[in-house]
Amino acid sequence: MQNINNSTDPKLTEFWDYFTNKLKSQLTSVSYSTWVESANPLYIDGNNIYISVPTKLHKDYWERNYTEKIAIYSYELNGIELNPIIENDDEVTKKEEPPIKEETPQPEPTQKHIFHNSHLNPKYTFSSFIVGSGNQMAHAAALAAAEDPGGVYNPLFIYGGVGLGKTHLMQAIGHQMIKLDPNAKVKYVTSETFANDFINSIQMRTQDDFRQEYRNVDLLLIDDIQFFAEKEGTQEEFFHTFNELYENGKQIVMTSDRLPNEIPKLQARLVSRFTSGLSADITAPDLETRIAILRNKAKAEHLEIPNDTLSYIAAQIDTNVRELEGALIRVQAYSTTINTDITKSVAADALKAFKLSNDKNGISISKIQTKVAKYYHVSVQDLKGKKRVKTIVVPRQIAMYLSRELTDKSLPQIGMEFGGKDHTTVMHSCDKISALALKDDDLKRSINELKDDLRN
Ligand SMILES: Nc1ncnc2c1ncn2[C@@H]1O[C@H](COP(=O)(O)OP(=O)(O)OP(=O)(O)O)[C@@H](O)[C@H]1O
Repeated sequence: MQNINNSTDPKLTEFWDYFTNKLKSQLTSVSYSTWVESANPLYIDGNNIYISVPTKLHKDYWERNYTEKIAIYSYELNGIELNPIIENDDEVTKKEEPPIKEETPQPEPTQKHIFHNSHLNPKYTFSSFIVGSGNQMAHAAALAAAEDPGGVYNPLFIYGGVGLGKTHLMQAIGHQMIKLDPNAKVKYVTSETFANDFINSIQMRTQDDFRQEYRNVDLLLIDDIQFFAEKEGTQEEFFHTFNELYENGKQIVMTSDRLPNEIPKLQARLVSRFTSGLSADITAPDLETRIAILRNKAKAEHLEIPNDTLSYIAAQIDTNVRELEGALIRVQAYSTTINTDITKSVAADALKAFKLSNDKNGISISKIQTKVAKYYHVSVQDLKGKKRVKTIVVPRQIAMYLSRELTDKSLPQIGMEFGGKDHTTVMHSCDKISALALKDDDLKRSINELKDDLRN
């Protein structure tokens, strides 16, 4: 989707059409839509052309890759070399919502035989990834890394909450790289697989093979690197893998549910290496993005679902994309069972049960946080924060304990809702409160009062 260029300056329109047509013939469609269609020519003043782009990363990319092209093509068109002034939207005026791009699905690359080595999911490509405000920068960074592996965005560190598309985006880099260079060696593993492979190699005395396998690639994708926490030996080995790849100009991409410096017991030298390239976060999608994701998914599954129904489902599920997809599957299954088309009321019926099972007893973590904060006269922000004073620590631990008791959320999910805390912190809090409640009657009474209040 092209940003609307409101300009009435014919010189600007003429140049922009000429320039974008030139680029269209040189770029892949994903690159074109990410870098060019998201840009908006503002005006020409003297020899300067002002262009706005959505994020700082786009600005950086434009300055590095398109400045010269603008000069060349403007000279080619009318003998004047234009000089681009690139501004990202935040600098221009207060930002409109960034455009949501629904990309036309492209045929998958034909070099499928290469995928079995890289373990990439064929569905996780750039063309099936919907770009919205929460992931625009991470998407642009991922594409830039695929186009110029080992370049300025090395290593690339993508972080964010559960089910928001980190794995999808990371694997899209692999697909894109193979598409651009069918001989590229791409390796995708979770950090747990890396750790297991390493341990096995010690046991089987095949460390040379292990090193050969991990250090002889053009792109190494390591998913969920937070699981390196506290694994000393694996961290040591990864440090050497990382260095060798990095020094040879090979691209490294990692994902995590948090920033490197928040991963417990991650060696300082790894933290500094992981942050030496670019870190980009992904946040939960807004309503428009959720609708676009559902629309894309419905299309891929050949489902006929009216727009108002898609909007309804998207409005109901605002946690993460995995749950959103789960909701769509549920609605689809329900409509098949009762043998009717998918309508808003069918979706409402199907999701009622889903939401109930999702929010056991209709109690959500945010409801627990609100009640506990009120009960102990602290703020919800404090419960999610890091302050270590006793008046906040105890209510925080109680809120985590109640989240574990009264919802179906996993320890990592609860940790996320408490400002991205580690699952071991949640576990410790739950253990501590259960033990204390056994001997402290006041605490026991408070917990029961809170439980009653939450259930009513
Ligand atoms: N922007 C998006 N466009 C299309 N599909 C998406 C998008 N974001 C996420 N998805 C889909 O949502 C599902 C979950 O995404 P993914 O597994 O990449 O999340 P994640 O952030 O890696 O989760 P986790 O933290 O659990 O590892 C996948 O099916 C993925 O294709």
